Amino acid sequence: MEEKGTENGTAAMAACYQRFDPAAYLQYNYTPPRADFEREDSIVPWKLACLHRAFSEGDVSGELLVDIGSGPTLYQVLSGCEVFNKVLLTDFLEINRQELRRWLQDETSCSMDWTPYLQHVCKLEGRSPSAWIEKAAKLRKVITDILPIDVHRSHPLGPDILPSAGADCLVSSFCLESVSPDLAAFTRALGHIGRLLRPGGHLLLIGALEESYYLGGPGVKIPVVPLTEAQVCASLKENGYTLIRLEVYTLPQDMRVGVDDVTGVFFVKAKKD
Ligand SMILES: Nc1ncnc2c1ncn2[C@@H]1O[C@@H](CSCCNC[C@@H]2Cc3ccc([N+](=O)[O-])cc3CN2)[C@@H](O)[C@H]1O
Repeated sequence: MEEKGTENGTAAMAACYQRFDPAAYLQYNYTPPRADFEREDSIVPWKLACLHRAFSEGDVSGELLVDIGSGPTLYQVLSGCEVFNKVLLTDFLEINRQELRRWLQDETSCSMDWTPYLQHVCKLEGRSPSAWIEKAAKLRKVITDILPIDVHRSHPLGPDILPSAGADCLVSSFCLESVSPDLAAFTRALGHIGRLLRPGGHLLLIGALEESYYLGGPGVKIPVVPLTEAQVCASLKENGYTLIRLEVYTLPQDMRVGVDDVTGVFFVKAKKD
């Protein structure tokens, strides 16, 4: 059960998200300069490299990968889809789940062309960029569902969704800090999602450092709990994770484009004790 104060805080966050605009959000964060595959120091290639390494270095395996708070994006599972034969995407908003469904059903009406992302990850995998077509087909094959989720509930997906042992791996990108009113709520949410993961399973967590707000659409200012590396590590430890690796990307000036006040991005690979 949430304490009353936190309940009000998370309800206020949920109200903010009613104005979230997936197309604008994708435009702000997943087009150049933040997603420039020609630039070594662009954020998205850095994130894709972290995910590729984490999924392909041999210690991550199993059947089921769950992406927590997918939003309207797919990049976070482009490497994982080669390791797991079942991938679940999740988000709080139907508008985001619809965006993901449109891509899965290969509808031309989706807001984003993921081809450059697919091609880039194929290159990381030592394949020809033209293998993106097979990768897209693989992704459409292994993504078996797109589910509602609320990380502030002790059972974020509700009852009887996952096998009793839990998922083999979780990935979550820019979600927990953006939906939590304070550090305590962030840490609790990390615990809630941890219950979806089997002991010995891996968590790949990407997030913002020292971010206090971001634009979820034109004029849609959404508060974020500012995190330091130390706070992220303490929250992981408090929730029974062993840190394997923490990498930090510091935004160059020209990546600070006015859609948020994020100064850095962290990538965590951790294992549930
Ligand atoms: N209670 C909930 N449980 C689960 N998910 C929930 C809940 N409430 C909302 N959601 C769901 O979570 C949301 C996930 S999108 C959150 C955006 N995070 C901040 C943004 C992202 C970003 C991206 C890229 C870069 N960069 O430097 O390249 C920086 C940044 C920093 N700003 C959204 O999908 C919502 O629908």
